[in-house]
Amino acid sequence: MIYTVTFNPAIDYVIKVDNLTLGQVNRTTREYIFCGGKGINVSHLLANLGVDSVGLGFIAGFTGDVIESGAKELGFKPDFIRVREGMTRINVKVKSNEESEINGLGPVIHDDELEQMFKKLDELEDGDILVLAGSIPATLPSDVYERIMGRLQGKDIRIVVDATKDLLLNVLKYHPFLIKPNNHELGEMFDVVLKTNDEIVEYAKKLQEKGARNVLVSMAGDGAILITEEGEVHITPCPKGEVKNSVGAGDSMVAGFITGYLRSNGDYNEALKMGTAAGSATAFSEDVATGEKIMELYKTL
Ligand SMILES: Nc1ncnc2c1ncn2[C@@H]1O[C@H](COP(=O)(O)OP(=O)(O)OP(=O)(O)O)[C@@H](O)[C@H]1O
Ligand SMILES: O=P(O)(O)OC[C@@]1(O)O[C@H](CO)[C@@H](O)[C@@H]1O
Repeated sequence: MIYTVTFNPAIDYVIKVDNLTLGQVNRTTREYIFCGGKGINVSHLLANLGVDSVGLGFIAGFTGDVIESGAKELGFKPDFIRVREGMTRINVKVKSNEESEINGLGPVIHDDELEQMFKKLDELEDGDILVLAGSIPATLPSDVYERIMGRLQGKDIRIVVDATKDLLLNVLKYHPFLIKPNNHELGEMFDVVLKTNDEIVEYAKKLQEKGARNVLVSMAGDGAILITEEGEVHITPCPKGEVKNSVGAGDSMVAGFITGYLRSNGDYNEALKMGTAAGSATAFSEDVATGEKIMELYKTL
C-alpha cells in the first residue's frame, strides 16, 4: 500500500485578483477552494490515476472535517488523527500580476497525538511506500521525519521525502528512495544559486553522497533532472501549455513518478515521463490534474 503523510494539511483558497494592491480592499475575480497539503495532493493525484493510497496526517476543527470528507470524495482512504487544539489551516494563494502564497500555522500537536502517528506508522509492512511531504507545524520537533525513518529502518519500505532544507538534509542518512527538491531548494541547501543543468547534477549528486538513493530535481517550466541510484542522469523537458495554477505541480510529479515506477516495474525513464506528465498536467489545470489530462500529455513525451 502507498501511505502519504501530511503533517499540516490545508484548505487551499486560490484567488485571482486584478492588480493586487497592498493596503487597499481588493476583490477577487475568480476563487477556488481545494483540499491541499503536499501528501494529500499526492494521494489525490494517485487516485486520479487509479492508484490506491491511504492519507495520514493531523486534522483539527471544522476545516479538518472538510479535509476528512474531501479525501473520501477525492478517492483515497483518510486515516487522519484528530487533534484537540487549534484548527487545520487555510492557505491563501493569490494569483495577480505575481503569484503569492500565505501558508498558515496549523494546529497544535501534543506529544500523545504524535505518538498515535508513530504507532500507525509502525504498522507499515515490507513492500509499502511511504510519502513524507510538506512542512511540519511549528509545535512539532524538527527531527520528526528523522524519527519516523529511524523507526522504520530494517523494513523494506520505499520512503519518498518532499521537504526542504534541514528537514530534508537530516533524513538523508536513512537513505530515502526518492527526494524531490526543486532547483531553487537544492541551491538553498548549499547556499548557492544553480544556473546550469551541470551545476544541478553536481549538487544533486552531493545529496546522493549524503545518502539519498534517487534525486529528482524539478525545474518548473524547464522540466526536471533525475539522478538515479545507479548514477544515470535523465533530463526531461516538459510540455508547453497555458499555466493555470502551479500549486501542487511538484506533488503531482511525485505521484506520477511513483505510478510510472510501479507500473513499469522500476523503469526510471517511465517514472520520469509519468512524473513530468503529471506535474505539467496539474500546472495546466486549476486543481490537481485529472487522469485523462495526464495521459494526454504523457503520450506527447
Ligand atoms: N510552467 C510550467 N510549465 C510546464 N510544466 C510545469 C510548469 N510548472 C511546473 N511544471 C511541471 O511540474 C513539475 C514540478 O514543478 P515545480 O518545479 O514547480 O515543483 P515545485 O516547486 O515542487 O512545485 P509546488 O511547490 O508548486 O508544488 C515540473 O518539473 C514540470 O513537469
Ligand atoms: O506549508 P507547506 O506544507 O510547505 O506547503 C503547503 C502547500 O503550499 O503545499 C501544497 C502544494 O505543494 C499546497 O496544497 C499547500 O497549501
